[in-house]
Amino acid sequence: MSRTDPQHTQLYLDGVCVSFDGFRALNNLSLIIMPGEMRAIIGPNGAGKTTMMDVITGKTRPDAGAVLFDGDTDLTRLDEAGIANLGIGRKFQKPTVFESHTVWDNIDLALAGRRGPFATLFHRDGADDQRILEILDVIRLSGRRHVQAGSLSHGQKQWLEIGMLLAQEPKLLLVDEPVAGMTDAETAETARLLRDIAQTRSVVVVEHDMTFVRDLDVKVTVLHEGSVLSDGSLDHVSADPRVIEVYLGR
Ligand SMILES: Nc1ncnc2c1ncn2[C@@H]1O[C@H](COP(=O)(O)OP(=O)(O)OP(=O)(O)O)[C@@H](O)[C@H]1O
Repeated sequence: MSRTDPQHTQLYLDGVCVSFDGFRALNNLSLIIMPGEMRAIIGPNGAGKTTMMDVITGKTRPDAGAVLFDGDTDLTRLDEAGIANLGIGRKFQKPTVFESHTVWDNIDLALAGRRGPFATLFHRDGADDQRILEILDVIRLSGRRHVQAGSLSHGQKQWLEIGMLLAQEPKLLLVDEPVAGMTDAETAETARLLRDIAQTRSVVVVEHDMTFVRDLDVKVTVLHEGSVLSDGSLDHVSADPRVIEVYLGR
């Protein structure tokens, strides 16, 4: 029986196990994200962070455990496309934007992807332009809308790709190490940007950069050996001797 009622949760993982050739990458992992919550996930290399994202997005099937979205949708029964369509967006570490298209067109193409090819041909209205403007504002690229994506800085490309995911209107956004390779200023701005986004949807951020995690100012979950070692505020987990031993103190 489950320890917590999944009703009203955005994402509900309970007792999730994943093994690769007998090695337990996830070991009885339980985690709950509420609607509109942002959570930071930290932990040493090999802790299972990527595997957790793979389970949520349907790339990896768990051997055991519950993975529920919106309280009652069983994600373990859906494929990756079905899960994306439910409203789960995933930002991988490396930015993938259409470099030879403008910033504006990148967002426009992502919106078109949401509508499907038929709608793209026969439907175009001011609401799309309005949504693109809103997204550009959120991702701090309003002033760069007419430049080619290829000429953006690394950090701006990351923001653009986040904007392309926002065009899909995800209820849950999974973001993998967004600030790796960013300047300090871009890193600080990314924390503000994600906080803005989390006002209207749930966000799960995997990150190693502790300055950035502090700026996010959200609950932190520490993974270790495939399960939750500690969670709470960054100050709380930073003072946890087990966290210091396996991660922060090294
Ligand atoms: N497809 C796979 N086959 C075999 N082992 C795997 C596979 N995927 C992951 N693992 C192993 O599972 C463990 C968890 O890996 P995972 O990538 O989830 O960790 P992580 O917390 O994301 O680490 P990092 O911070 O380095 O990205 C690691 O020991 C990894 O080697």
